[in-house]
Amino acid sequence: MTARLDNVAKSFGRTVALHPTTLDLGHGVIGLLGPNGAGKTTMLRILSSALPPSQGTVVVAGHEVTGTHAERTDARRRIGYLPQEVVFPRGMTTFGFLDYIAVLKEWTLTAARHAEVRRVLALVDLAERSTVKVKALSGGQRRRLAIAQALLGDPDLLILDEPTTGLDPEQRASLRGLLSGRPGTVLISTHQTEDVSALCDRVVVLDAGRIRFDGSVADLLATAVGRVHQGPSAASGAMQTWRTGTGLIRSVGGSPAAGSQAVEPTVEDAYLLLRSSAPEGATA
Ligand SMILES: Nc1ncnc2c1ncn2[C@@H]1O[C@H](COP(=O)(O)OP(=O)(O)OP(=O)(O)O)[C@@H](O)[C@H]1O
Repeated sequence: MTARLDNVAKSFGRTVALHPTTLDLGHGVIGLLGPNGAGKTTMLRILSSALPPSQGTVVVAGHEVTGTHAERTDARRRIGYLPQEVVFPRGMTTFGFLDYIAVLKEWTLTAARHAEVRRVLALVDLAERSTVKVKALSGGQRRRLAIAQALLGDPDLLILDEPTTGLDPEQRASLRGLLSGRPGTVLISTHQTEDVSALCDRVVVLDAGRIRFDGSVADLLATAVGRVHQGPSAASGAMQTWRTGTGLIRSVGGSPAAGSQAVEPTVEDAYLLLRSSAPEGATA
């Protein structure tokens, strides 16, 4: 097991962002889904050591993130973290930015550090842009540079907060290739349910600061089997309906109309159905 949250909770004043949560993260790619304000970023920031929890312990690669300064420093060396927004220092080149982050991560040997910077630049396909100023990069290239800084040092736990935002389809596919081949743990927060179906072994759904689902993608899909229909008219009481390109109406949930057929659900369908059955603040 790479990481564990044990009875971790976080409040900001009177807002409970995360209720007491226990979660073990083993090897593989884990998707974290949830609506705006569910507590995803809060959970990721706590795991990355960027934010102290109000209670509970966090252990990453055998080091207690919530422990002594020395333990936290050891844990940090094993963690790569892509925040939702990365602020780039002004005037730096692509290479210079990564080198600066590597220095902050206490890589003291220059030759080894530069080799590592070149390695991660190649991984995100930015080797050719290494001498370009960050401000001259496109939005997607900047996002890839932000991903590259999280990959420095080949961390055991890679935490990515909405990594595919701003990437074009080729870049998203190439990021999937990069992440699916990793040996350690990758935890990805995303609003893109296709990323979860394409990439994740496991999916955790957070809602109102509590875990609503934790299981395989197949288990999540199984919860929606027989609950998504397509037919000439909408299912009554459906939570979502829309006319597809074929002219048929696709309904998620509800009682199917005459002449409708059950269709294979997607992760998005299963997620929507799970959300619709979730009373706000329900216990995990
Ligand atoms: N620094 C903060 N100060 C006060 N409240 C905060 C802070 N950070 C988060 N919150 C609150 O905690 C709750 C969870 O926020 P969080 O950012 O973790 O959600 P999220 O699931 O990442 O949302 P999104 O999908 O919009 O990024 C929200 O109610 C939010 O307003």
